[in-house]
Amino acid sequence: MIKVIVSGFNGSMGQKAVAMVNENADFQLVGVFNPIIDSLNPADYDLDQDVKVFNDFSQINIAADIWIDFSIPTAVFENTKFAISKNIRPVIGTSGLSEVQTSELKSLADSEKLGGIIASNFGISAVLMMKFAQTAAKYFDQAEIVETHHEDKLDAPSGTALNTARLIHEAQQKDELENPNESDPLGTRGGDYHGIKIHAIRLPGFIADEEVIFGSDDESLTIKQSTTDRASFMKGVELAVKEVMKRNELVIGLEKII
Ligand SMILES: NC(=O)C1=CN([C@@H]2O[C@H](COP(=O)(O)OP(=O)(O)OC[C@H]3O[C@@H](n4cnc5c(N)ncnc54)[C@H](OP(=O)(O)O)[C@@H]3O)[C@@H](O)[C@H]2O)C=CC1
Ligand SMILES: O=C(O)C1=N[C@H](C(=O)O)C[C@H](O)C1
Repeated sequence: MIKVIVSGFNGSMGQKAVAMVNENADFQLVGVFNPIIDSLNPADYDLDQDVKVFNDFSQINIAADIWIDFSIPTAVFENTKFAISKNIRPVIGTSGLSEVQTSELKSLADSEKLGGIIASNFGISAVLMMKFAQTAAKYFDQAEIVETHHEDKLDAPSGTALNTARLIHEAQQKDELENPNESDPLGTRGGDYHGIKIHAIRLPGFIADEEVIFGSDDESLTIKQSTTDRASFMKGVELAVKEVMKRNELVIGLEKII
């Protein structure tokens, strides 16, 4: 039985993770973490009576194999460091980690030979979109990314958009050219990652969509994925939990294991 702690358990994704763990015969939910909550009715959150509710790292003294984290960008680094320090394998979905923080976490886990994963997106459509974009990037001069999320999202650009831009840049091995004569007093051309423009839209009515648009002389290519239910992310989380139990290093990106 794989023993799991879910961090951020009362959030939109945390509740999906709790349900996924409860429904999987190979997993056991042993604890949940949120530093803000100190008293709750377990039934409101789909928690069995024997699941421990933690609101401080110092209380976490139980044996656990996996730390699933869907919390907030400002907390994920410390949460992941804590899990690694307790030899609990991190499965991290929370966005907002910088490249420096990600490498520090990788070094910490790898030096302990501890399996784990940090994935900007656990959805199969998004992972395939990133893979296809990386392939297309070799054949096109310019790319722009449009990501659309629900209005409660705390960070922009999304972790997925940033990761897509990073993969495109890696494939192209150069900064994309910008028009030096362009004028943009309202900042409508979007954010910039090595010349790849990223446009972030926040609107009710959406969960998470991303579109990568490539252009070259006389042709263009659009790759688009849409998320219609957060349950779709759980296929990737379930797969990742099983996989990191067999690994002894921290994997960056679900694309490395599917
Ligand atoms: N990798 C992937 O596939 C996906 C990643 N995400 C990412 O997951 C994260 C969570 O998203 P979502 O569920 O929509 O957000 P929510 O705001 O719904 O949930 C975040 C939860 O984290 C809790 N929280 C606050 N501080 C801490 C802390 N220090 N430690 C643990 N939990 C804490 C919040 O509690 P309270 O409400 O009490 O403040 C809240 O319940 C985001 O970064 C999002 O980008 C989302 C979807 C897919
Ligand atoms: O906040 C979200 O909802 C999502 N966050 C992740 C990200 O920042 O890319 C993954 C997905 O886009 C949903």
